[in-house]
Formats: sequence, structure tokens, C-alpha cells
Amino acid sequence: MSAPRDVLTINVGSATVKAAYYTIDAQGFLIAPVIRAKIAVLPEDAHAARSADRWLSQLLVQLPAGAGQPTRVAHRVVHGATRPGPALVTEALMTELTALTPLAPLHQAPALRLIEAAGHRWPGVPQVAAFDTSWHANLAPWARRLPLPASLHAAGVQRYGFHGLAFASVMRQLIAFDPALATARLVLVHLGGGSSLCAVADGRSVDTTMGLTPLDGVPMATRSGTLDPGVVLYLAQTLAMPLPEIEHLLWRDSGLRGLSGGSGDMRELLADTSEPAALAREHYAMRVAQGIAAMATSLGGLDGVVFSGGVGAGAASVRARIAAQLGWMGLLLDSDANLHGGPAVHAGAATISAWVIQVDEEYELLQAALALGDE
Ligand SMILES: Nc1ncnc2c1ncn2[C@@H]1O[C@H](COP(=O)(O)OP(=O)(O)O)[C@@H](O)[C@H]1O
Ligand SMILES: CC(=O)OP(=O)(O)O
Ligand SMILES: [Mg+2]
Repeated sequence: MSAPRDVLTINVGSATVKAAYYTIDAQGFLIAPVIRAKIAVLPEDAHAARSADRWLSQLLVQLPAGAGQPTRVAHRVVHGATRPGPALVTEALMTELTALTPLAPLHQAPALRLIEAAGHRWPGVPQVAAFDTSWHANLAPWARRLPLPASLHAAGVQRYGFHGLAFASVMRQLIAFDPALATARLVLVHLGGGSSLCAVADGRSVDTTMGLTPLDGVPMATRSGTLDPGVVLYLAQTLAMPLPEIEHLLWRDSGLRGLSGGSGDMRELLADTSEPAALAREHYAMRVAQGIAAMATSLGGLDGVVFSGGVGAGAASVRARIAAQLGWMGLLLDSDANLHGGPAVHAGAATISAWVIQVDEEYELLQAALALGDE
């Protein structure tokens, strides 16, 4: 198989679907500007099977006509269980990834349907899947284990962690700014539609806030994050709430949306002067700040914090509010630098450096496509 020349990348997030089109030479160097496309995921897109082909069309019309003939397509697939790296899409792989669908209901099915839609549109064009979970392949054993019996661990009920392409992108860019950070103790704070934190030592994930599914950890736009498991039992047993309703509640009606009683979109919440919106912002910032301290504890100390994602990189006031809880540990932001979005946003007196990075998951997908280029 010859080296890929035109790579289309597709990244299904919970709030957005992002595509990028790369034209590269045989050595993998870009020979034309990257072209990007983005669409919002709407509530009616919950029925992913019907949305994938339309999403692909909507993305393609944002790309120039010549960009319609990729020689390789690379997809972000959120759940890859313990797969350590990207893989070429085969029927066997699709079967394996389909079995993981219940563990990532907002992401897995849409990504798999997009793989099928691209397969129909460009028959014979090789496709690559790159997994969010692969970044966490070296989690500390104690972090990998959930506090449950070993038989469940053996059955796959473990912490996998997510946002791996985003974290890889953050580290790639961060090290370019300051090579010394390659060996530092870092907490990566990815706040988007979904949000998770990652404790990084020597460039590797050792702990993270998401677990078996991307429902765990800090509260998100519409997901609850960590919740007393007794709540789920109470909803089912005492309130007789059917399981599909519980699932809908936890994935789509909780987090910022549940707290505010309205929007889960941080841009809207920041403009909302109501009391529930204020409570939602406060709860969110406190839980994220606690998460940073928890991840720092996993590392035994902290050298740097990096904010990313739509909220993390886009909302200076949210960063300021989170950092305001962590001054005691030496996280101090420079208000001007923070307002302007960095990349370095720490104050002179800070003992922990702070950064803002725009993730480029699409570039990580390109690397995955190139890595499998000659198979
Ligand atoms: N400038 C901004 N300020 C605050 N929030 C923002 C900003 N830009 C985007 N967001 C929020 O970021 C979320 C989308 O983040 P993103 O990382 O792009 O999405 P996804 O999780 O789908 O990858 C949306 O919920 C939106 O509320
Ligand atoms: C894993 C996950 O939640 O991804 P996103 O934030 O892109 O929805
Ligand atoms: Mg994302």
C-alpha cells in the first residue's frame, strides 16, 4: 500500500464534530494548508444512525471540492478498551468496538456510523481508528483498578480514561513551548462538552478522572460526573425510574444543564445572571479545583497545570475561578495573560506554571493515519 496523500480526519465529540483535511507528500510533510470543518451536535442527533451520513455531508460542504477524495480516513473512537494504539478498521475491529458502545453512548455509535458512512462513500479507502483510551495504557495499577472485586476487574470493569488524543495534543504542544515540561509533574485539565483531568509524570498518564465510561469525574456540560452510586440505586428502586430514563438523566440532563436548570453551554451560563446559573458555575469550578488537587496528590507534587477544551481554553473567568481555589498550592494566574489566553498564564510569584493550549486532536489523528500508512 502506498503512503497516504490526502487524509481526512473525523473527531466526534459530544458537543461538536470536527474534521480536517491534510494533503501530504510521501514523507508525511504537509504540502497544502490544513482545511478544517466543524458542526455542532444537536439534541436531535441523539439517534446517531440517522445523523452520520448527514454529518459527513455537512462537513464535506465546508471543505473545497478537491478535498472530497481522501486516500485515507482517520477517526477518533472514544472507547478502545486496552488497545495501546491506533488500528486499521476491519470487520473484526468494528465488532470489537461495537461491543463497547454501551460504555460511551454519546460517542461510540456516532463514530462507528461515521466509519460506515465514509466506507460507503469511499469504498476501498483504508480507514484508521485512534482511541481516546490508548493514552492511558500505562495508568498506575492502583488507578486502573476500581474499588470492586477482582472478578469484575477481570471482566473489564476498570478505569480506562478518555480524552487521550486531546492530552497527547496538549503534551506535544507544551513540550514545544518548554522542553523541560516533558519530565514535569503535570495536571492536564480538559474542559469541553465532556471534561476530564489527567495526572502526567514523565509525559505519561498515571491517573485520570474518567473511569470505565466518560461519565465519571468532574461535572460536565450535560453529564453528572462522579455521583454517589446510591443515587442510581435510589432512582431505580425507590423512585422506580426506568433504566433508559436514568441513562438519559446522567448523560444528557445532568452536570451544568442539571445544575442550572437550563443550558449546559458554558458560554450561555457565563452570560446568565440567575441564581441557578451562578450555583452551576461555582459547583463546576469547585469540583474541577478539587480534581486538580486530587491529581496532584496522585503525582506527589505539582509543577504545572494545563487548561484545554472549549471551556478550558475559551473561558478566562472559569480558569480564574478554578485557580482562585488553589493559590495555597502555588497556582497563581497573571490576570492579563489569562485574559489573553496564554499560552503561559502563570503569575511571577507562582510556584506552579499554568498554561492554556488549544488542542488539535485532528493532528493526532493524522499521525495515527501516517503511523499505519504502510500496513
Ligand atoms: N469561549 C468559550 N467560553 C466558554 N465556553 C466555551 C467557549 N467556547 C466553547 N465553549 C464550551 O465548550 C464546549 C465545547 O467544547 P469542545 O471541546 O469544543 O467540545 P467537545 O467536547 O464536543 O469536543 C461547549 O459546551 C461550549 O459551551
Ligand atoms: C470523551 C469525551 O467526553 O469527549 P468530548 O469531550 O469530546 O465529548
Ligand atoms: Mg472534544
